[in-house]
Amino acid sequence: MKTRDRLRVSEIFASIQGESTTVGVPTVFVRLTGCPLRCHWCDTTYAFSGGDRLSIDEILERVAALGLSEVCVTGGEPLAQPACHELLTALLDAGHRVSLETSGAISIVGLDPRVRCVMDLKAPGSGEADKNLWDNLQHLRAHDEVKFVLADRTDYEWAKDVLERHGLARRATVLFSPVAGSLPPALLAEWILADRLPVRFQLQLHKILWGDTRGK
Ligand SMILES: C[S@@+](CC[C@H](N)C(=O)[O-])C[C@H]1O[C@@H](n2cnc3c(N)ncnc32)[C@H](O)[C@@H]1O
Ligand SMILES: Nc1nc2[nH]cc(C(=O)O)c2c(=O)[nH]1
Ligand code: SF4
Ligand SMILES: [Mg+2]
Repeated sequence: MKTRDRLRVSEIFASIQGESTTVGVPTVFVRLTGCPLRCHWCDTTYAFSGGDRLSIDEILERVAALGLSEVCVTGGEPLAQPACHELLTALLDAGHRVSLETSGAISIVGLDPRVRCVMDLKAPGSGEADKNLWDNLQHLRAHDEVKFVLADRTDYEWAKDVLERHGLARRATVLFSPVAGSLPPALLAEWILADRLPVRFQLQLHKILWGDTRGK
């Protein structure tokens, strides 16, 4: 696909997928610049600004050079750049399997149906819970995932309530993850077990492997 649209890109790199249901799979990450949110615990603040303006063809070339079929488009907040939709479709048309990491704050209406959307609903501890766009839940597809990144017990109780009120576990895969360095992972695991929650516990595998190293 030839296009005049350009996107601001922070980095493109190959790593082991550290989050979501494809955890462990060698994946190319396309990290788009910019985010309208400011989660207190965000581990990617360097992607709020800077980066290079690349055409979709240039992004496709850089992704192809890394030689992997799995691609994760993330950020920053990737959907903050409207041309992200065109990028996702171009990656899929090129034969890639594509996931999108997005906050729940921007509409997913119009998202290419082939994209696996990993939607991160923001709990109170992020400081950004008022940005959640609840209408997005109506547009989830069965292959999508909803993630809760939890800082403490208050966040956990909030996520449990959202899970029940919206019947989320019946509609998508639900992931519960601790905020790195804040909520002890084993504590979250015990809470999930005690409540018999139909969710998937996850840890950021890349941080276990490489700590906070950028581009991993
Ligand atoms: C950096 S964000 C980019 C995509 C999008 N803006 C979002 O928030 O989903 C990617 C993922 O990293 C998670 N994340 C960021 N900082 C984290 C931390 N300190 N501990 C655990 N997960 C974190 C986010 O919650 C999100 O699921
Ligand atoms: N290895 C690795 N896996 C990831 N999965 C989601 C990431 C993200 O920042 O969105 C991420 C990341 O930054 N690194
Ligand atoms: S929405 Fe994502 S990129 Fe933006 S501040 Fe929150 S975690 Fe960071
Ligand atoms: Mg990350």
